[in-house]
Amino acid sequence: MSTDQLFAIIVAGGSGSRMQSDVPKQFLLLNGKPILQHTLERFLSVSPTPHIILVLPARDQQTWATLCQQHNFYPERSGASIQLINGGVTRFQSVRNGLHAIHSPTGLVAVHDGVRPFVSPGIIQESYATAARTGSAVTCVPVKDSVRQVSADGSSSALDRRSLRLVQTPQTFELSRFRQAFQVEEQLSFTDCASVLEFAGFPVTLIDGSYENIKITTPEDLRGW
Ligand SMILES: Nc1ccn([C@@H]2O[C@H](COP(=O)(O)OP(=O)(O)OP(=O)(O)O)[C@@H](O)[C@H]2O)c(=O)n1
Ligand SMILES: C[C@](O)(CO)[C@H](O)COP(=O)(O)O
Repeated sequence: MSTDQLFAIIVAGGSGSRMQSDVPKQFLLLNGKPILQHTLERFLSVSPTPHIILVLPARDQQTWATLCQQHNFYPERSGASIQLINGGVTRFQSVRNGLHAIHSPTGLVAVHDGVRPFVSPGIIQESYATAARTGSAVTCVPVKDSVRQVSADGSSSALDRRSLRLVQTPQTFELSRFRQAFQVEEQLSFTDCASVLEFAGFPVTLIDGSYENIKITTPEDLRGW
């Protein structure tokens, strides 16, 4: 697929409440660089490189511009296409804002959390390749721990972890079905794009992610780096 048909929506519109940091977590430094820069560099290293739609709250865009200056991060100067779009109140709305910036009728769109900086270029490439073949590619890993389901009364029962997967991003879809799915009213059950596509009746293909592809969510996710 040609590069003008490949899109990536990088969502970084959250407030990072679980990180309990004054600085939005996508801007925290990891090995001397903002987490969001690491994430973008992973997507920029893929060939063909997708058009990137970067979703950031309006209030954070000046901070991001300053960080790019401080870290001499100017990928557009080497020909990359990164379009900045305002975030929404929820992740669903941030994704939808990003989608509105894509005008091509056909193509593939990968959605990735700005706070998953360890995604490998191989996974990104595999997600585009699988979505080109099947219409969707949702990255996930098998559950390693034992899992129990807890009831309202406090009792619990074991679940069969062989039937469970932990879902990651990127989640990549054929553009026209993605557009159709995102026309629905937002549901409380939407925690990712796969749940939106499934709600609209589209099948979801799973691909192998990696245990390194963590989402930086709480302070301990950053310890040790
Ligand atoms: N309104 C929102 C909420 C979340 N996100 C993005 O979705 C990804 C996954 O969300 P999460 O880890 O939950 O981020 P936050 O919403 O920032 O964190 P928290 O839930 O702890 O407040 C993040 O890259 C986040 O920036 C977004 O673009 N717009
Ligand atoms: C999309 C996601 O990262 C897949 O694991 C996750 O569902 C985001 O959830 P959050 O509640 O926004 O952390």
